[in-house]
Formats: sequence, C-alpha cells, structure tokens
Amino acid sequence: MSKTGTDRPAAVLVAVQLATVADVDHEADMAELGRLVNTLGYDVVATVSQRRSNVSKGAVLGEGKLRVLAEITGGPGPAGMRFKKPGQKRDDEDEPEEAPESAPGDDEDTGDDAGVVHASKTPTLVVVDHDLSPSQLRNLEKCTGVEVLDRSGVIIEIFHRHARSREARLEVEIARLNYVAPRMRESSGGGDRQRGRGAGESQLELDRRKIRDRIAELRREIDGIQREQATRRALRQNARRVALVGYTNAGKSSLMRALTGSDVYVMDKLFATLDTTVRALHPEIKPRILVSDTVGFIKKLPHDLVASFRSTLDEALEASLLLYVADASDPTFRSQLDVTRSTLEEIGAEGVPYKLVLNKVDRVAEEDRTILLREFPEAILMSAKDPADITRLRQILIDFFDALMVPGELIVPYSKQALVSEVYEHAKVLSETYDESGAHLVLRAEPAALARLQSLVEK
Ligand SMILES: Nc1nc2c(ncn2[C@@H]2O[C@H](COP(=O)(O)OP(=O)(O)OP(=O)(O)O)[C@@H](O)[C@H]2O)c(=O)[nH]1
Ligand SMILES: [Mg+2]
Repeated sequence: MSKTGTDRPAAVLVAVQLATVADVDHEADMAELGRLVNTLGYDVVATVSQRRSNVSKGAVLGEGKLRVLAEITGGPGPAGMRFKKPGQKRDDEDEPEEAPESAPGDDEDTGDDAGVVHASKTPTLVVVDHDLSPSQLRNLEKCTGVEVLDRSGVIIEIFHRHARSREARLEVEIARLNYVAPRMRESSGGGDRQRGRGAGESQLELDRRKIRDRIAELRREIDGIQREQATRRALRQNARRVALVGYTNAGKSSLMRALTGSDVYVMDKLFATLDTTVRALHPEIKPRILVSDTVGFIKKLPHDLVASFRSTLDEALEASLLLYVADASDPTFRSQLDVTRSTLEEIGAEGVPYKLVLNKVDRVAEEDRTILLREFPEAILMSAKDPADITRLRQILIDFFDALMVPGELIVPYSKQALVSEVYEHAKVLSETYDESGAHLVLRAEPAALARLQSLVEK
C-alpha cells in the first residue's frame, strides 16, 4: 500500500473473493488494483473484503459489509439505496435493482471488522475489483455517497489522464464514451429535462444518441490520422523493425531507453506509456534497426481499450521481431505472459517471430535464475539496468536481422552514383570496387531490400 499522510485523495478498495478464486490469485489481483488506484493519484486507505459464493446483483456486497463501507466513506449506508417495489420498473433501468441480501451462507458477512482495513482519512472514491452493472454502480454510489469505479473504469480513467498523442486521446475518448453510455441515467431532477421530450425520445435516449454521434465523429478523425500514419509507416517499410511488447511495468521503456539512447518516459507506475515511440538502435548500425516501445498490457483489459489500441499496436504487427518483455522479479509474471500472448493473439500478432526477455533479474536470486533458465531455455535473462546485458541484447537483435540477409551483388552505373548511398542504407556492403561499368558492390541484404535495390539500379 502506498504512503499516506500526503494531500493525495483517499480511496477504499472493495474485494469480493469468489469461491472459485484461489487466495494467491485474489491477493495478486488486489495488489494490482491497488497499484492502478495509486497510478490514478489516490492513496488506498482501507479495504473491505468479503468471501462470497457469488457477487450480489444488487450491490456487490452483503448488507453488513455495505454498512461497514458506508461508515468508512461517511455515506448513508444501505438505507440510502432506493429499491424498486415488486413489479415496478423505472424507465431508465437496464436491470432491476435488488435489495442486498444478507447471504446467511456466506462467511465474513457479519458487518463486523472481519475483512476490513480501517481508513486513516475519509475516502472520496470506492473501487471495486469486479465489473459493475450500471445498477450495481448506482446502488453503491447511493450507499457510500462517493464516486464508485470498477476495474475497467479505473483503467479507462488512467488512460484518459495519460494519453498524450492526438490519436491516443481520441481512442481513449471513444472507450470512455462506450463505458459511460450504458451507465448514464435520467437526471433525478426530472422537471426541466422532461420538457425537452415529447418527440417520442426521452432525454436519456437523446443523450445516448449524442454519444453515438460523437463516437462516429471521433472514428472519422482517427481514420484520417491512421491514413497519415500508414503513409509514414510505408516509408519505414524497408527498415528492420523490432517492437517491445509485454505487461505494464515490465520495463519496456527502460529497454527502449537503453537500446536507443532515447529519453522515453520510464516510471514505476502502471501504464506509463500509452503512445508508440519509434527510434533507431544506438549506436546506429547500417542498415539501421528501428525499435518501438508500445502500450503495456494488463489482465482483464476492457475490450473497448483493446480495440482502441489496436492501431497503436499496428507498429507491433508490422515488426519483424517482437521482444516479449516480462518482469521476472514479479511472482505473477507467468500469468502476465499469458495475458501478453492472448492480447497479441487478439490483435492478430501471434504469427510474428518473438524472443522472450526475462527482465529485472537483478532482483532475482541467483538460484532462482537457474530455475528460470531451466523453465525458459530460450529466454534472454537480463536487467535493463546492466549495460553489459544491453550490449548482449543489442547483439542478439543485430544477429537476428543479419540471419535474414542473403548474399547479393549490384553494379551501380556511373550515371546512378546517388544510389550507392541508398545501398549502404539498406544493405551491408562487404566490398566496393570500380571498373568501366560502375561500382561493383558485394553485399548482404534482406531479400525484399535486395530486390528493391536491384530494380532501382536497373531502372
Ligand atoms: N531493478 C530493475 N528495475 C527495472 C528494470 N527495468 C525496469 N525497471 C523499473 O521498472 C519500472 C517500470 O519500468 P518501465 O520501463 O517504465 O516499464 P514499462 O514496461 O515501459 O511500463 P508501462 O509503460 O507502464 O507499461 C521503472 O521503475 C524502472 O526503473 C530492471 O531491469 N531492473
Ligand atoms: Mg513504458
């Protein structure tokens, strides 16, 4: 848990552990949720947890724990929630709201201190580790009197705050609108807004239509940007490209910095990077190798965000090599690797050749490193903080691309001497001699690059 006593706002976590979830997985999930909430700028000051056989449809927790939660946030408690009378359905309801059941069969639902860590300052945010339905969210807000977010809501909010490039901002805006649309409700004030109706469309329907229109508008804008990017990428088509992919906080940007000498943002927080950056391997070699740093993955990434970030990850799709970066010092890195694999599959990058980089081994004990190597014999064990490891990784990249090269020969006539430098850009020139026909270049190049150079010379 992060430091308290700062002027950062406070949040309380709500953890519901279902019978099907093992303790160790549940704890890892909660630790990750805590880090997400820290990234959002809050200190986690309390946790209310409950083991349940299922998540209550009405308000997630049982009545006793709702009371405890409301006490922490200073809200009215379960009494503040309005429930429908049997048979009655409000027009903005997607789901009927149910009164919290007291769940007699569930343990730890006593409303006493079990499963509760007490708050040192009053939280202004409640974060739940389950996806909430619109009515669950409303019920919890009424009960606690403060803002409530579920895991997807937190992730979308982080993306919203961190997105820098125009495209990332537009993508996040769409994900956010898709997230809020079903959670919107008729304003309770009623009166004024009711007057706007009449044409058979409620204010809520109108608001939702506005959101759909806005999403369509954002999509068009993104399409424009993507066309420009495709052009820019086409210019890099002949370059040798490697993309860093992996779970958030694994150390992708640190590797990017070390490999390319660039100053991309590195931070011990989740989702420090949201935009793709492309830089040449440094010190530069010819032909150059381009490295791209990408957004990190996370468990249960909201589907809209996966879809949105597909375009950001196009960079990865077009790379000849992916480096799957994992934080070997994190006890849950194996499940993080699974998330990386399945997310890459989802965006259609599963066919791209890859190498596994087990990073942060400086924080792994010597004997555990041996175990890791036995389990992942192909992996590159390294630390982004160790210059010798970076040199080794750099050589592995160079060797990978060199192995794709085939031998070739070009004769560049004197009338086309400008092409010689072009050849040096895209091939490894082994010898350069001159006779009456022009420059004889003995070289190695990737087959596509060689064919292209050949056609330029003969044109
Ligand atoms: N000890 C140690 N720390 C590392 C290593 N590599 C990265 N870190 C630290 O791990 C944290 C996250 O590093 P980043 O490079 O920002 O990770 P990332 O994968 O780019 O993360 P996101 O952009 O948030 O997805 C930072 O505090 C780094 O200093 C390493 O090899 N050893
Ligand atoms: Mg990063």
